[in-house]
Amino acid sequence: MASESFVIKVPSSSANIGPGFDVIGLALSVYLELHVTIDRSKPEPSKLPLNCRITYEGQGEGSPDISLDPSSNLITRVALYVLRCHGQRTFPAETHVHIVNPIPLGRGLGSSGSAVVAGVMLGHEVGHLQLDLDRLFDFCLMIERHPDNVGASLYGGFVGTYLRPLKPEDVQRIEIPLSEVLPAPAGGVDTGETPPEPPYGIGHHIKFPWATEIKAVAIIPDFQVPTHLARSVLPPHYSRPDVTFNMQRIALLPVALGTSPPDPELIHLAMQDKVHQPYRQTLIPGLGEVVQSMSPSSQPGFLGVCLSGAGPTILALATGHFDEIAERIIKILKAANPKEIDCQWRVLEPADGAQVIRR
Ligand SMILES: Nc1ncnc2c1ncn2[C@@H]1O[C@H](COP(=O)(O)OP(=O)(O)OP(=O)(O)O)[C@@H](O)[C@H]1O
Ligand SMILES: N[C@@H](CCO)C(=O)O
Repeated sequence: MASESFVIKVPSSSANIGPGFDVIGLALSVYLELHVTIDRSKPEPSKLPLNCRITYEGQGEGSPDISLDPSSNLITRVALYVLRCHGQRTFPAETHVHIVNPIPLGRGLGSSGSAVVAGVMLGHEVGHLQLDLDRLFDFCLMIERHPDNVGASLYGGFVGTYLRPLKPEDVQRIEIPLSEVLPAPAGGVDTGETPPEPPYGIGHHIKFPWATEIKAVAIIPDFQVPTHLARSVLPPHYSRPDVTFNMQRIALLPVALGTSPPDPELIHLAMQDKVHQPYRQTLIPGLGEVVQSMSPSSQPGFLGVCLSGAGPTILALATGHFDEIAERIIKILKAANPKEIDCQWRVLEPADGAQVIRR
């Protein structure tokens, strides 16, 4: 086949959905796309570094976060990791990856998870690797080590994810620093070593039903909260009452969000959290006030509200009155923020999982 072209389409995601920290994920209808063309007719060796050329449009365009160097860009580094685990050091022939990314970075809409899933699928497709989705999930988890965002973006829908108990040697493998998993960034030397393959069957998922009346209103502030920072403010240990509080609610959450017609009071209660949101309020001023002040009895259409992933995006679930809900939350966030902030908002739907569309 002289040349190939295909599109990899990966949904964004909102993780946790309140009490489901590192467990629950919801794929959402904003999509990262990779438009890939592979020209196998070009003479060897290619003049392109790693045989790959990146072009990019969308969120973060031109920022240091989004490198056009294939040895530095997160998506192509992940693809090279997958290829090198299968004996292929570079992209197989002149490959052009045009990235179209409407997912805001560092906002809690799973941009990094979508990028990791896209990179794993890119490596899989260009390397003709014939792996199943569950094996691709293992590769995703070697990079993004909490399963909720990547599980939702890979499989789609409203999912519960979990890691199986790993053997000690496998725990060691999954904790290998990213610098030893991903290829050396720009200027680094390709040591020729095969990177550590993921253990088999690290992560698992289960899809939950979703009541179609429920829409997701994402209120997206114009500042970033890096996930690693939002995880660093969490305590190492929790009290039994707080653990029980979250366990009671996470047990209700899938049923509450899958039951039609939705029960507003049940959903509002099921979305409460004591494991991550209380500690992240320092990073997202106004989060506490939003959670405390919004309720089904005080707002028509409103069901429940939570921090989307590690934030700062706020996710409100509702059956209507979306503009009123968004405006109320934006007003609270603006009043609570010492700095002048702006917020966009969008009504999103649950999305199907990652897919490859061959042209
Ligand atoms: N399309 C992309 N291409 C390359 N790098 C990306 C892309 N999307 C995200 N990233 C990398 O991921 C970082 C954002 O990841 P981070 O986990 O902090 O936030 P998030 O994934 O957007 O939100 P959350 O994890 O809370 O849902 C960006 O700063 C960038 O380094
Ligand atoms: N469960 C992760 C999701 C990050 O998007 C966290 O809250 O840190």
